[in-house]
Amino acid sequence: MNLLKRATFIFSEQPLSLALGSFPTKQSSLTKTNPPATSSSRPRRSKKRFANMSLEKLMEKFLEQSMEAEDNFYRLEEQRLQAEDKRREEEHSRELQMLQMLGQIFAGISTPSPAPQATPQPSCISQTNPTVPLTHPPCGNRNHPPALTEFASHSQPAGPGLLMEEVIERSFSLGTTAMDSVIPLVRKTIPPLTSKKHKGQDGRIGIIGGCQEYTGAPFFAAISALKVGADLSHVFCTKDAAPVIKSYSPELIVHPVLDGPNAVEEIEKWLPRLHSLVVGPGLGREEMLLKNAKEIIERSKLRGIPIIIDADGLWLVAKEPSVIQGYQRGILTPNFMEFTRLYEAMHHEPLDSTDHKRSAQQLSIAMGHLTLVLKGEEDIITDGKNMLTCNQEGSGRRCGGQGDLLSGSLGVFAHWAFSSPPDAAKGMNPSLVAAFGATSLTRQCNRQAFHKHSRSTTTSDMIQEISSAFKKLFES
Ligand SMILES: NC(=O)C1=CN([C@@H]2O[C@H](COP(=O)(O)OP(=O)(O)OC[C@H]3O[C@@H](n4cnc5c(N)ncnc54)[C@H](OP(=O)(O)O)[C@@H]3O)[C@@H](O)[C@H]2O)[C@@H](O)CC1
Ligand SMILES: Nc1ncnc2c1ncn2[C@@H]1O[C@H](COP(=O)(O)OP(=O)(O)OP(=O)(O)O)[C@@H](O)[C@H]1O
Repeated sequence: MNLLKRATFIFSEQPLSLALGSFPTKQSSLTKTNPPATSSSRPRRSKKRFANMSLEKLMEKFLEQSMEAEDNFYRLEEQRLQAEDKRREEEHSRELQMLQMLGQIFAGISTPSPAPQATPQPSCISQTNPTVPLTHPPCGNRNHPPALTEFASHSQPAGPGLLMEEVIERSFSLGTTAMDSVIPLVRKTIPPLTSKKHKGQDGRIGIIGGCQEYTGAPFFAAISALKVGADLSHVFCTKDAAPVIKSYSPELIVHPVLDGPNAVEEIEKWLPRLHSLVVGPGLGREEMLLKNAKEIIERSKLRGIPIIIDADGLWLVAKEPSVIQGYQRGILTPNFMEFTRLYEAMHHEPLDSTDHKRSAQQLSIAMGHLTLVLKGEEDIITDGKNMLTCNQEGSGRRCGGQGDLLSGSLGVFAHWAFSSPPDAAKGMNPSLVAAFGATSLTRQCNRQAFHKHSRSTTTSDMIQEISSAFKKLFES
């Protein structure tokens, strides 16, 4: 009761408005709306009334009242945490603004020094052509994503009055600028760990994938998301894949719905709670599963959810590019095989594999400036206007599942980047920042795991390294 009084007092000091839409809520506390009983409103219980009551009834009454008090307490706590969350977000945004101002002051008085060895050396080739402005989609508040029109852009071959060839030539002629290290930008998007947050606030990620043949891929993606720092990781898979995935880990929330009769509706129910979606790991290529995945993508776009498309999800995109074309919160993560398939589907001609950067940029532009991560010896990340390459040292070990680690991690980094204040990424497309975070982390995990296990390294070994690799890259 003391706690209840305290919570009531805090609440009365700060009147709050409720916005529970995307928060995980204790259903019982929200459906009951009875106000806490106060001394003036509570009916007086006479001794006679108690005397006439059976012990059972008394217990029932007592339980009812204590449940009410508990519900009220949770409701008030929920409101207090939301207010706290908002206050911290504002504080974080102010701090970032100050840091940025300081950065500008220092940039004016000092020359850049090379990035330290421990961090990856990104080659950041930025667009300087004034006719194609550096733009990125607006960053939404994590609870109130902007409307669809704010993300959708139509595929443009290049800037106004400019040949695509010219854009490519000019942007590549700038060469490598290590001073534009992207790691500090990634760091700025990582939410601070505080005791004031509740479960779910740092990320609720959904994976669409997992079928009879492939249960490892969705598991790798989902567990990597958790290890990177998401609070909850959901897997939406087929009925027969679910018990297998559940048996790998009790930490995952597994929904056996992807091949059910109401798959889309079942998954759509969860969309308001998800911060990002990874479509494709272990999805398979069965017509019905691809159709359901397509519909889920369409509905997620309407909500402005960042969508990472990998593996068999890219098979779907190669067949129907319009499913994601122009969606500025979409990120594609092809390996070279998947890239070739996509490129040839879009350009109707064989890929010229002599210049990967150029081809990646062409594909991104054709896809409506979607962010593309072409994985390989060096990872090429481009939105058609800017290009980063991640050369973080990995190893020669190419076991299956590394791409799943990458896409699961990217789900989290994308959520963080898009929900950060706009100045955190210093004007860079949040998708690029997120992709650089995920590729450098994956490669660092590969390197560390290889150091311990050499030829025996597996993706599970790499997942074990996420914690220390993350610390090394982003928290040291
Ligand atoms: N444990 C699990 O459950 C795992 C499940 N997984 C799941 O498997 C599903 C299918 O995915 P996928 O990548 O095997 O399919 P697909 O695109 O047909 O490629 C097949 C062919 O492409 C080639 N090839 C591949 N990479 C290349 C490259 N970089 N450069 C050049 N060529 C390359 C290669 O050809 P080969 O060398 O054999 O001639 C290969 O045979 C998908 O759902 C995925 O998530 C995986 O995540 C792994 C862990
Ligand atoms: N030749 C390479 N040298 C160094 N790193 C590489 C090389 N090829 C791929 N990688 C890294 O491995 C990770 C996964 O890329 P990969 O091409 O194996 O994906 P994938 O085929 O989609 O994986 P999956 O087996 O999960 O389907 C990426 O982070 C990429 O940077």
